[in-house]
Amino acid sequence: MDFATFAERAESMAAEPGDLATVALVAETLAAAEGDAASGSDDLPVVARFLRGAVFPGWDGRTLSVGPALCHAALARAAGANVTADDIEARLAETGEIGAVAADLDLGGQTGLAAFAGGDGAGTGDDADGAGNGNDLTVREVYDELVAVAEATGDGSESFREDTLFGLFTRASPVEAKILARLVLGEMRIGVGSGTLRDATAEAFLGASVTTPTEERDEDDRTEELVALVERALQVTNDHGRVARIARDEGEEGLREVSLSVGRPVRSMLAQSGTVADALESWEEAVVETKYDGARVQIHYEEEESDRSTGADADTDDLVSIYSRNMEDVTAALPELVEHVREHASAPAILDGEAVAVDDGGEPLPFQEILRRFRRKHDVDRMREEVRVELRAFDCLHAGGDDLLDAPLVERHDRLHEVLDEGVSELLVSDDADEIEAFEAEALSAGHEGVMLKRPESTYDPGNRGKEWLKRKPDVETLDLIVTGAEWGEGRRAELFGTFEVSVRVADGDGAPSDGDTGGDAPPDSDDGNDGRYATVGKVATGITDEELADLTDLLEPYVRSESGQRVAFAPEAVFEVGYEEIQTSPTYDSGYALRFPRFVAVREDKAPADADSLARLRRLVGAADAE
Ligand SMILES: Nc1ncnc2c1ncn2[C@@H]1O[C@H](COP(=O)(O)OP(=O)(O)OP(=O)(O)O)[C@@H](O)[C@H]1O
Repeated sequence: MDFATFAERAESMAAEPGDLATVALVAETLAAAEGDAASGSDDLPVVARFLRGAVFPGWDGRTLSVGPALCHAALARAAGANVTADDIEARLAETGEIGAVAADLDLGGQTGLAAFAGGDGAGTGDDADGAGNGNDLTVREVYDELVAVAEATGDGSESFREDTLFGLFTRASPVEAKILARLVLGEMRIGVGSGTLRDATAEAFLGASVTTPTEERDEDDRTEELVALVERALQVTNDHGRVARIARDEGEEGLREVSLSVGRPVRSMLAQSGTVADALESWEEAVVETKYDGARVQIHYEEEESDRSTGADADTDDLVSIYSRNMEDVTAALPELVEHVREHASAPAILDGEAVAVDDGGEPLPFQEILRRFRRKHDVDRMREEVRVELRAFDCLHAGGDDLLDAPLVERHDRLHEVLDEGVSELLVSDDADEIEAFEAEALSAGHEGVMLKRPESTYDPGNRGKEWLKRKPDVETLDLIVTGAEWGEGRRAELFGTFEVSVRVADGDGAPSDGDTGGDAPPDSDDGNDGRYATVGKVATGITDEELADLTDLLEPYVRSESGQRVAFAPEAVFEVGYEEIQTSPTYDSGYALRFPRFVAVREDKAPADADSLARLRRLVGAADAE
């Protein structure tokens, strides 16, 4: 598919207010993607991911490593000698949207430069992109170049990335530049959520009638079943591209056979807040577990080939990978968990659990301590001496060749015990509120965060924050919010950011419930792509020491997107946990709400913007407080 065709289609999706009409446009675009799996040049997976604003599947750890500064520099170069990166930033401050800025630049005037910008297609093909330069970009070429950008390492990789983007922008028409800039910065914003893509896949390749109103469908219509089948395959694979391809080439049967694969992370199942009474009323009896105050880890374990053939004991060659709840590979930061699993696991497995920091006596340390270890790339050995980390595994998604997502929780926990003989959570199954409360009191006095209550028969629902798992912790009101802006400090703090503007995520489906959003609090999408919509909810200036301010300034400076006077806007990257006393309605912020007495608690290094709290959640919290 020409990239121009893709970009124009994406534009029409962005302009389409109707959900069903958007599904129809997406379905047409998927069906129009050329190639097939056999020829080795299949556009469909790439088109599917690009529509979600993602270059790689959700499970794939690769990222583009392109921040706003680099993208602006490439755009400025492609726009010619009269435009600087500062000009781009100034325009961005006016329009607030990189796509609009890119579309307004005269990149088509760079015909001469295109010849040495690496364009394979120079002088060939139709001039369908309207850029007037005879250099038609294809979706595949854009993808290949972005893969090269993601994989560049070492000296010179920064300039390689900029040159490659420059080459692409130089060949782009206005609409292509708009979509490309958004894609590169992860801000697609064309209204195609995970649910839209799922529905369109079912419509395009399985004959589902999503875009036909329910009352007009045949009696034996199977749309819901087909959509659920695609949803399940998405949960298992975490890859919209692969699922679209299987749906097209292998149909329903192929989708049914999709299975987990050790080494490819799956989205974590999440919990809602709830009480013991909620749990017992709904399920009669509950599984109760300690809520460990650490960082979520998903561990993939595979015995080394030679062990399998010789029956030798697990040894240091066994493959262990550890992923964060954002599916980032954090294996190198947690060597003692790797050693633990090598020593104690007895069959290939995918385990879910918490990495906790403990003192010398094995007692839990505060959450902040694990953050000093998690995702760390340098000084791992030194830090290992300072902060000890242990595994508390609480679930098992795959064991010894069996996928367990559809098995009941208690059975999965039994399998967990079978594959791992140490470091497994203790379960209490009880229908007695007093017994559960005694368990909770003990967990709290041992320094844990609270308890988890789970439905004993619950299946594992990746990425879902459903009602099957409830978290119960003492009433500390905090929200995880995206840092979208700041103001420089004054006087002694003039070189540091002083006040931080924080925002909630406007989930796909906020205000558009048909887009896969059942409860208003849409699960994070099955891809890395984020529509980039955020709404401010307050400013945080208290709770931060001078030392922390310096660290926060270092952390956030790379994300500066534009500056105007004292004010700075950030690319949505960092997540703060923010404490508050109350949520009020307020015209001051985009969300329509403001936090009373907001205070900084911690940087949530383990969370991405897609994991931050959503506007729908804020509304629910306000609703719940009003109802009290
Ligand atoms: N026994 C347990 N079972 C499931 N999750 C547990 C358990 N112990 C600790 N956890 C942690 O609790 C989290 C569940 O709460 P939730 O799904 O709301 O995630 P969260 O947003 O990180 O919540 P929080 O900030 O309260 O930890 C899990 O992601 C996991 O990291």
